[in-house]
Amino acid sequence: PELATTFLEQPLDNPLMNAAGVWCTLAAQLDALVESSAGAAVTKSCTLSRRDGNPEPRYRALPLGSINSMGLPNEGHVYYLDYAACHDYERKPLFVSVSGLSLDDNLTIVAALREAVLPAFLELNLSCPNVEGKPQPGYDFEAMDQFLAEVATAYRRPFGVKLPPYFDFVHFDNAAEILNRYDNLAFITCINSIGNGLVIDTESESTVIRPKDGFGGLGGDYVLPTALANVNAFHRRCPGKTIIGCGGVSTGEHVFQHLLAGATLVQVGTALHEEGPSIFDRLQKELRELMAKKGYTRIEDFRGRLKTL
Ligand SMILES: CC(C)(C)CCc1c(C(=O)O)[nH]c(=O)[nH]c1=O
Repeated sequence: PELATTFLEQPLDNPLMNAAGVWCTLAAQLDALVESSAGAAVTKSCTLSRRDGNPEPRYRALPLGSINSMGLPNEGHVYYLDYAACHDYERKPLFVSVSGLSLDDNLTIVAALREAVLPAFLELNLSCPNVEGKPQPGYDFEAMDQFLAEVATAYRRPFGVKLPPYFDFVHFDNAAEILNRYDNLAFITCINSIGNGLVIDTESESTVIRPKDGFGGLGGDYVLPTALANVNAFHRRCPGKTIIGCGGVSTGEHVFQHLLAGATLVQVGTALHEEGPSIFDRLQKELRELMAKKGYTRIEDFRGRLKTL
């Protein structure tokens, strides 16, 4: 079976890539992704200036996934623009994730990315911090609309957004209604980690990460059904947009399910953090085996064809 696919008219060897934040903060990590069999790569969400991020421990792997409160540690936007300027786009697409600390910072970074005139794809992280005392833009629809109006106008090129998970049909409807207003908003990545979970270590009777009293974003097995729901919800509501699935992927079967739910590309976070870039070989092998068993020769044979009862 063939895993080749296209994203915004670009050919990819396969639909797999890393999730922003995982194995992509430093050039050496990004190089390892470019060397790996991943079909594409995305950089760690960047801010205007370099950040150390939160005190450790700030990431913990668990039997069923992970919890993190990294605090946006990154090398600052220029580092990733430089990396994007040197990337070989013939080899595989590169996405640049942006998570400025304010709308103004986002506009400055987006303008710099536009000025660089690079074939990189912009993934705007809507879980980025916003005004104190207000929720992340992904959960504040007025702020989200304002961010997108200004970024879409400033960037003027095709871009995408990374969405937090939603759990209410009215939220799916309201978010999709906003996203559908922006013609150059070309793709939607669902989902970011499920926010502010709390993992407790029974033996020590303690939290397992230091920042935020142990509260942090959940990834891994914990989030697969929520990720699939968000992929399918926006696939149904935004027919003109391309969906990237992210969340809970650790096997070829999970990749198959994201594609069935309507994803065009599939990002891997927690499992990549634990297994390393060789995971992309395993996931492709498992996906091919599953497709062969089902008699599919190409991804378009089943992508987006989830049946309901
Ligand atoms: C949570 C924020 C720090 C506001 C954004 C960066 C981010 C982080 C992070 O850097 O802590 N972790 C995630 O799982 N998703 C994210 O989008």
